[in-house]
Amino acid sequence: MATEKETATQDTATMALRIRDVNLYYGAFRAVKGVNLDVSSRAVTAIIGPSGCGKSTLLRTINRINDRVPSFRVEGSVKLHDLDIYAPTTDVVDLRRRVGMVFQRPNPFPQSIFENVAFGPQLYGRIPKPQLNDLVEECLRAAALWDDVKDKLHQSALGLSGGQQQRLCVARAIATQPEVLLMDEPASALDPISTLRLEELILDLKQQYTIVIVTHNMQQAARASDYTVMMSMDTADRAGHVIEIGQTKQIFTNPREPQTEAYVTGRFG
Ligand SMILES: Nc1ncnc2c1ncn2[C@@H]1O[C@H](COP(=O)(O)OP(=O)(O)OP(=O)(O)O)[C@@H](O)[C@H]1O
Repeated sequence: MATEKETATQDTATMALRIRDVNLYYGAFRAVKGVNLDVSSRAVTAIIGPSGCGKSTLLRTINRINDRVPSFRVEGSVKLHDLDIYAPTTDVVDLRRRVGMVFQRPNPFPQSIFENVAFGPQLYGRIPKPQLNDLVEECLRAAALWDDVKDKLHQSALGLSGGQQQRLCVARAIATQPEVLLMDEPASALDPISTLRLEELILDLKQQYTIVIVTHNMQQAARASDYTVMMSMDTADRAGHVIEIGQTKQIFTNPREPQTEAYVTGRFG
């Protein structure tokens, strides 16, 4: 379990997310237990660990997307700066504007490239057309997609390649100017070249956004993240928990926990 000592490996002054004593349940099953985790602003934090240890469950807790699962329940505190994410007064629509998400499979809407990016900003308020055009261009440029699509903005997004579709999903996610970007195995459906392009994009985006990424790809975690959170499953109750948190370099070169070392070297998981 993460201790205060472990969370203090990151500079506490610049934390975007503070997760305290969190237990996550599906019905009676506790999928994740006892998580204490601070997530640094404008940095990439990777969550790694064997299948079923609760990485996605923890990630999806941050923007309350698991609210859609009726049996899901949270204990503990999850904060985005001063916002208590699970307070009854928290506006979930506003939370999801502040915490964007990119999923495992590219999932553009079956609409034009332009409409995919313009959708979110239009949902949150009327924007004059020239400003909307500028915003769409800015997001597509930030997602390293503008040059590929500038001449076909009004064609269907479904005509793009998988890698382009995933970059479009990043452009769509940043169009509402979120503070945090959650990525759940965002490269798992992409070829190696598209994967590297997405990783370069992640490194660019961290100048502006706090990024939390779940990945099974150890090289990706090592290349693209600043901090790594190692999760594992308890052998007794099968609940996932955090076993080590640290700077990615430390986790990959000098892990404190034998289980982390076994996992990052491919001997476990
Ligand atoms: N909607 C759900 N209802 C019930 N149980 C669920 C649900 N989603 C996940 N679980 C269970 O919670 C546990 C954690 O699942 P989760 O998907 O978070 O793990 P993970 O580490 O992301 O796995 P993977 O790496 O395979 O994607 C697993 O035992 C899983 O079966």
